[in-house]
Amino acid sequence: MSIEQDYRPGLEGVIASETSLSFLDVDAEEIVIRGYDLIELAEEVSYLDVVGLLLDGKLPSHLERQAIEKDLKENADIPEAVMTILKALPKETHAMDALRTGISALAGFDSELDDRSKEANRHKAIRLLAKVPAVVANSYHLKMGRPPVEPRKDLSYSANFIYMITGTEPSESEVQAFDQSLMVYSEHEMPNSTFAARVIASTQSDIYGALTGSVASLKGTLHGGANEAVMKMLLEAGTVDQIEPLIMKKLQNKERIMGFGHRVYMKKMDPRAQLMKQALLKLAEEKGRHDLYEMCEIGEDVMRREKGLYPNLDYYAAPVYYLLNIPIDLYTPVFLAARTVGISAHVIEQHENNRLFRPRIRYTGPRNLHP
Ligand SMILES: CC(=O)SCCNC(=O)CCNC(=O)[C@H](O)C(C)(C)COP(=O)(O)OP(=O)(O)OC[C@H]1O[C@@H](n2cnc3c(N)ncnc32)[C@H](O)[C@@H]1OP(=O)(O)O
Ligand SMILES: O=C([O-])CC(=O)C(=O)O
Repeated sequence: MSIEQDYRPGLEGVIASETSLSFLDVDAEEIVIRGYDLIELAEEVSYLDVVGLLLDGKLPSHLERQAIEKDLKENADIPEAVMTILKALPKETHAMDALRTGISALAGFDSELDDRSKEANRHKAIRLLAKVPAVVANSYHLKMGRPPVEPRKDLSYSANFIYMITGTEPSESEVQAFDQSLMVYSEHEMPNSTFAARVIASTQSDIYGALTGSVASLKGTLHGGANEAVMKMLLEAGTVDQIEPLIMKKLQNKERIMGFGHRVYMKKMDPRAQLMKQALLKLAEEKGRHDLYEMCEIGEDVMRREKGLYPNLDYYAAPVYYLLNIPIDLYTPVFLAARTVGISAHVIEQHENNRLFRPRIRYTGPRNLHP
């Protein structure tokens, strides 16, 4: 087949790589993570188990899980020089740009940076997973003119992450909802950000650079940035009776409604959105905010009726984060923090079985011009 015939805009439906990490089985409505159903994992285990599964190929035993937790706690501190860089950023800096800068700056502090062996890459992945929550939280505190928050080593990974963001120790049910959100965000086959990381890693570039590229990709509203846009829309509507008119107005103006549609699921509901919807219901009831849940359900019904479109994960993760008191600017950075493990696992896989990504392009410009 000629390269002309091969052209698929946006690489839609193109198989770009092989992986043993994950697969979206749309017909079976299952997100397969190393053989397990992601939704079942999110109901039965915790984020650190999924970290072990993605990095080591199997669910960790109790002792292995403890070792992962210990490793993460021991590596959670951020070098003072990186804090100084974050402090120097203008107050207007987007939280994803601050995160991108922080991850990039951490590279120079990693003595194994240029070692692409599986073992060294795993060490780096753990160091990144340990430090990214602190970069997310503290780049925000510094931007708001507040002192940074030290990680609390007596708390679990997820409890500490919320604590570092909000400054308050979360309740058990808050930790459970957040931990579930990290699991459902952890890995999702070949989205734009993972593809970006694999493309970068395929030049034999390092995991920090690959993750930095992913941050830039995930910032966009067609991808991770959508969760923040969803919450802004819900707040703009404000009350249960205003969500339908707002969505109808946006649709009449030919605007996209954030949190709906998906390149792979297309006209099916993202299985992760269903799980976050349940988490939202539980939290909303606990916090006396059933109106927020109702608003989301009405939005879902309107979009199904008007466009035949269903929610993706971002639609229900956004109000969950709102009820956890996470500032809206940090929803996409939290997504990236959760996805750090999935992206790292892809970089490890890419380095283990590498083929340089170098596609061709269809040229539409002129020929035979002369100066
Ligand atoms: C966790 C995640 O990152 S999930 C993605 C998060 N992003 C969003 O929620 C942003 C809103 N959604 C979208 O923009 C899209 O659905 C995407 C980018 C996610 C997928 O887009 P694509 O696969 O490129 O679908 P495409 O843009 O071709 O849309 C197909 C049709 O559905 C419409 N459509 C798709 N999504 C939406 C939406 N959210 N609101 C309104 N219409 C939409 C398009 O206008 C198009 O209609 P048309 O055929 O009449 O022109
Ligand atoms: O798969 C995608 O294209 C986007 C997505 O849902 C994710 O990254 O979680």
